[in-house]
Amino acid sequence: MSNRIFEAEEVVEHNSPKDLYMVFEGKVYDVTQFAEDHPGGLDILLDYGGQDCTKAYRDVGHSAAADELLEEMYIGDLKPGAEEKLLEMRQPRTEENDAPSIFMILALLIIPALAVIGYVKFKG
Ligand code: HEM
Repeated sequence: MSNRIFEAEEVVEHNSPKDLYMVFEGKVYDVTQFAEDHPGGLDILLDYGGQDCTKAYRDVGHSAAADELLEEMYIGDLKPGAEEKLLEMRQPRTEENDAPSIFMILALLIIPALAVIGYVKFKG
C-alpha cells in the first residue's frame, strides 16, 4: 500500500482518457486502465478527471465489487485539506485523446500524397 502524498496541482493534471486520476474520500486513484471498461461509461469518469468524485460515486450507489475495484487502483493520498484547492483548479476536460487530432489526420493524408508525388516525379 502506497502512502504517497499528492498535491492538488499534480492530481488536477491527470484528466485525460490516457491518464486519469480521481480522488475518493481523500485518496488518489489511477483509473486510467479501468476507465474504458467502466460500466457507467468513460465519459462520466472524464467529468471527474483529476477531481474529487466522492459524492458522485456515492450517489450512484456503487456495489461492494466496485469498491474493491477502486481499492486496487489506489496510488496515494491527497494532501490533507487540498480538496478545496483541487476544485478551484478544476481544468476543462481534456479531449485530446478522445479522437484523433486534426493534425494527425492531416499528416496521414499529406504523407502518402507526398510519397506519390515524389514517386511520380522520380519515375518521370
Ligand atoms: C472512480 C472509480 C469508479 C469505479 C471503480 C466504478 C465502478 C463501477 C462499477 C463496477 C459499476 C457496475 C455496477 C456496480 O458494481 O456498482 C459502475 C456503474 C456505474 N458507475 Fe461507476 N465507478 C467509478 C466512478 C464513477 C463515477 C465518478 C461516476 C459518476 C457519476 C460513476 C457512475 C456510474 C454509473 C451511472 C453506473 C451505472 C451504469 C449502469 O448500470 O448502467 N462511476 N461503476
